[in-house]
Amino acid sequence: MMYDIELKSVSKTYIGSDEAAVNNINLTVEKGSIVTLLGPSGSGKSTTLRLIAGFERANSGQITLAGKVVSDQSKWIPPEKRGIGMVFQDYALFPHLNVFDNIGFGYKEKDRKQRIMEVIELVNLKGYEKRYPNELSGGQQQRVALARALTRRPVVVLLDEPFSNLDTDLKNQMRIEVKRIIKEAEATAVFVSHDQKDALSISDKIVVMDEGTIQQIGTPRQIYQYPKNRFVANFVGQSNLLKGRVDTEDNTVETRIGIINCNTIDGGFDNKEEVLVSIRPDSFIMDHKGKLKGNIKELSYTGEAIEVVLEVQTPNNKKHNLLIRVSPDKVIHIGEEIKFNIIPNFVSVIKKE
Ligand SMILES: Nc1ncnc2c1ncn2[C@@H]1O[C@H](COP(=O)(O)OP(=O)(O)OP(=O)(O)O)[C@@H](O)[C@H]1O
Repeated sequence: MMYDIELKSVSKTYIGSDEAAVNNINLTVEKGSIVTLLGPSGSGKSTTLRLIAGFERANSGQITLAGKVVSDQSKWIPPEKRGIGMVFQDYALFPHLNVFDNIGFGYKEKDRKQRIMEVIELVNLKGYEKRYPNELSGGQQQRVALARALTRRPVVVLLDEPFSNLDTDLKNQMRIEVKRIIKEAEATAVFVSHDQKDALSISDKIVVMDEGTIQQIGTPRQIYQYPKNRFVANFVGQSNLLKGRVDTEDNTVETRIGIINCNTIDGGFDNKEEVLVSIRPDSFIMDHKGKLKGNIKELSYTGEAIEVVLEVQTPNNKKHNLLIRVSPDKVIHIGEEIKFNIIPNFVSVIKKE
């Protein structure tokens, strides 16, 4: 496997701080792939990006870019010699330079004009060469920032919250566009984001971080369908968490609302161990012959779905609320009783701690 980025046991504690901003992380990024560091504020995403870029130095561990060690105990390559392109949250364009000169800033190779025109075409800004940043929309400014990062054919492009200044419509459009541009440029990219929608839609792999550590690495589908712990289940999307006892032979978990079927249960659980089962709201299906039933307590129509809070009666006469998502064509009312089944697609068994 070819990696463009490798972090081995990398830690960073800022001077004056007692806690590590990044604590012993291991990460590999395959050549040509897009990876997003996703996590809440303060989880260490930007620090990780800054360590890769060389704006900060790790206290321990090793960082390799395109097979070359750029940082360890004895070696240090400065940011400008690492072959990286950077896109900042506010794009950091030079207001007194036009699009052409912003993109070509600092690029003095022989093919200057040709290369700048190439990336201008790649980001779809032909005809805008002479405009100044204040004559551009937010999306166009972002294209300029991305073009500038790509001009030198960097090994790795690093993007720090690139969508956070865009409104929703533009954001949806730019996610697709930025992904196309990066793939077409055959670049390896690392995004930082706290927005799960950005991460799910743009990434080949997502790295979920919390408190300076990596909680889970996986494809968007793996992260959403099979969160590995409570943090990932709650931070990426929503989840119903139920305590239960696992049966590793039947692939089921016995919970207070009944026996839940799971697709497969990974090793690492003892039979009859107490666990948590995470059920995404998308894993419920209304069915008049369904084994489970509940009363609709709340409804919220989002256009794409109806989000329902369902009060389920447990076998020992207790009540348990579930969040479920129902197809928007269903006509349902508060107070109504519905029957349903749980499809095992979005059911994940996780450790209880
Ligand atoms: N220059 C600094 N000096 C001291 N502490 C810092 C510095 N930068 C970050 N930290 C601390 O390191 C931890 C990780 O911060 P970091 O900026 O990497 O998180 P983040 O996940 O990118 O957060 P955000 O989404 O808010 O940008 C936080 O506790 C933060 O307060």
